[in-house]
Amino acid sequence: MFKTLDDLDPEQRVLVRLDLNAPVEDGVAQDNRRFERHAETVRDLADAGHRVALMAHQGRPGDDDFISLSSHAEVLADHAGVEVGFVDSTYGEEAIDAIRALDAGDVLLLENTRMTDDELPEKEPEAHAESEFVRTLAPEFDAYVNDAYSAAHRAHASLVGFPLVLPAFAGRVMVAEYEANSAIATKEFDGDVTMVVGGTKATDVISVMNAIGGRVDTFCLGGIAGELFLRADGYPVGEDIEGMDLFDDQWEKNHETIESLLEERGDQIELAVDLAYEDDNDERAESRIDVITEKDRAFLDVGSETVAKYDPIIRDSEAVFVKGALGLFEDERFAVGTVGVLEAIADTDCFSVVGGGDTSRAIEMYGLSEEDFSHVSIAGGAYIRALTGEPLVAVELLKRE
Ligand SMILES: Nc1ncnc2c1ncn2[C@@H]1O[C@H](COP(=O)(O)OP(=O)(O)O)[C@@H](O)[C@H]1O
Ligand SMILES: O=C(OP(=O)(O)O)[C@H](O)COP(=O)(O)O
Repeated sequence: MFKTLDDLDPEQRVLVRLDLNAPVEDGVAQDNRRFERHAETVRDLADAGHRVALMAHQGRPGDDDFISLSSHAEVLADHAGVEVGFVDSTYGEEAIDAIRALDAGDVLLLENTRMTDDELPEKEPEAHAESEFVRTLAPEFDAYVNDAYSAAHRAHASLVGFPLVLPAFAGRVMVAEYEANSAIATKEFDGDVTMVVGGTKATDVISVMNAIGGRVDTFCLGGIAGELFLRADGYPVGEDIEGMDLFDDQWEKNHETIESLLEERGDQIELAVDLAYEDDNDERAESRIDVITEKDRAFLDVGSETVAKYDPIIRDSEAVFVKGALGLFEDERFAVGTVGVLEAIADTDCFSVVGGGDTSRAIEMYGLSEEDFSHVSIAGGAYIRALTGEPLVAVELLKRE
């Protein structure tokens, strides 16, 4: 399927694309799972004696988090356990000089690819391959490695231009992400497949149900999206109250689709039976949905009875995929749904994939072990595209040989 790092000839000059896009605080990149994961690819290449130049992006021009990658080099070096040099040029003279000065086992991070004019225009790969960026850098290398699965839905020069002009290989992250995230569409499971869907975007849930509804036995819903499904099922929730801007717009745009999904796939869709809110003492309280007569407060999590309803479904599953949180888990009082479901998954030996930048953060926040899941994705937009069977342009180019 892909050529991998294990297929590289010895002592190559390797140009590598990572996704180190990270939260930024006070102008400094904050450590996150992406650094830790990509460190394996970097370490393997350095240990094998290749000369390694890394490309990555941070933010978008005009945004506050559009910064230099100098702080990224330090965080990456800590994780990889090898020195990572940095040059504040992507393909200018300084960059070329630094690349030519690399010895076997050296690692150099080039400046933010999005600081060049050639990176961002969404163009066909063939047009990107003709850009000055690609034409200047490519002759300095023997091979191109793409490890940036989480950016692989973007047709940017560093992702789609180089694989047309250099022998292209998939990095460790690329291989692991591709295999796990495509499993729902490609792998045959002996038993039930369950998908836990929540989060804030009804359209994500709708796309997933439409694309892979035929391969999933049960959808367990929660979050803002779950509340909208409850509203479509006739309960007086899933609507905005004072100061809220989460539901009504999504309802207008999506309620007909949600209603028909409930009609067509009702026996596959499990909805919350209770919801949690903040009471007058700022404590978590719960209410069964069949006694709610009017929405007069924000619901911030599914309730304990819902967790008890979803728990055996998960335990009886052969595979469980998670997309989106069941509640506002960043607040400990409203983490019961998300953490309860994650604990049930961790407790079984089913094949399990947890994705979405926010949801997977709950794993470390609440002391769960990544090792209890088959795969924890570092992708957001690319993960949802994989779940809905949409090809990722930069992944497809790696498959071409
Ligand atoms: N009932 C809720 N009220 C407010 N926020 C919620 C609720 N349920 C889930 N969320 C929020 O949804 C976010 C995750 O949404 P989303 O971006 O769709 O998923 P992901 O980032 O996992 O792909 C979480 O940060 C969580 O706080
Ligand atoms: O962080 C990323 O994607 P994500 O927000 O979907 O996880 C990627 O680095 C892509 O970044 P972009 O959405 O600015 O093109």
